[in-house]
Amino acid sequence: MSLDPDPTMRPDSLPGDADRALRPQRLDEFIGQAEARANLAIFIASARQRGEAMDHTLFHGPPGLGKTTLAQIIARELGVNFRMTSGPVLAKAGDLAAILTNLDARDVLFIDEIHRLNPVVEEVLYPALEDFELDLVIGEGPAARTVRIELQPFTLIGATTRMGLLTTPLRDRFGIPTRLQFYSVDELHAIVSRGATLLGVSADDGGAREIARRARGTPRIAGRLLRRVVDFAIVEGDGHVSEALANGALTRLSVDDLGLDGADRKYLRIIAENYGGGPVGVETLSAAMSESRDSIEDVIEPFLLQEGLIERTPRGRRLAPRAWRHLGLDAPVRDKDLFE
Ligand SMILES: Nc1ncnc2c1ncn2[C@@H]1O[C@H](COP(=O)(O)OP(=O)(O)OP(=O)(O)O)[C@@H](O)[C@H]1O
Repeated sequence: MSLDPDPTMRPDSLPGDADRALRPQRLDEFIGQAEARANLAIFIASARQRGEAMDHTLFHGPPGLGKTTLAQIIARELGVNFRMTSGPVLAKAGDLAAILTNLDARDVLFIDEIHRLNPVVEEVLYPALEDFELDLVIGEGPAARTVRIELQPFTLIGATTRMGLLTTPLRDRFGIPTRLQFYSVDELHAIVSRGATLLGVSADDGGAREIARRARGTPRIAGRLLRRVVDFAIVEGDGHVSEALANGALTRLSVDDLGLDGADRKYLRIIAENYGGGPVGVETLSAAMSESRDSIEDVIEPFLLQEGLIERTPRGRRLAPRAWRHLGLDAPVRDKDLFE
């Protein structure tokens, strides 16, 4: 087993990472998630006052809502190092051991996609989380022996889009489980306005609100749409993001009035046109759309559910009346509905 550091570590952001410029750096710059933010401020202050590692924290919720950003902010507010890796990258127990033994006291270790940890690695993580100890088996066969390694106390921050896939023992070891919610239009409006200022772009209130309204409740999407709208403003306008310019650019980017993109509409249309509105199972949808089941469940469905466009039933997904109206189609009259 090798304890060489870092084959599995990712830098906390990639060089030239376009997201980087827009990432809030401190808790009080972070917009939205008011409840989570208020609680985290207390836990951070308490850990600082006690001079101890903050309790292990789990962020769950759809992609792009700020899990990585919050983890980085926590490390910065605690005044400790931030180390980042992800579940699928940690193939062997030794990979995790290499990272854990290189942490300084009270450091933050961030594991993205923690639901995809190899079970063998997960077993090694339990005592590390509970007692800051590692039990490692060295060698094979009769010569194998277990060594116990003491670790510095640290904070694990796990992130997952799929809480349901976490094993109970792992979930139970997080003292601070935190669910991130979709953002309101007002919150996204503030995020887009801040982003425009950071990018040195002039955007009026109506332009910023138009982008916010069509960002699927998600800051990452708001940032991406802002950059694309700015491209249109520079090339086809005078560089200024007005409501009319944003509206025209977003329509050309195939982002509709509710913020749905081509993949969302394809999903709704397949249920409407191929399956009479459902119910239809997710595996069938995945085959029909040529999309992985994970991306349907993690990326497409959460927002459609929250917007009341689809319903999940034990027999599969069904279109809600709002989706039929949005598609401009008549909902079929079902036998069941006639008798209700
Ligand atoms: N509250 C916020 N205010 C401003 N920008 C935000 C906020 N939350 C997230 N962002 C921006 O959204 C982008 C995505 O955030 P982040 O990478 O933290 O999401 P994530 O939940 O970790 O996503 P994933 O689960 O896909 O890794 C970043 O560019 C970040 O700057």
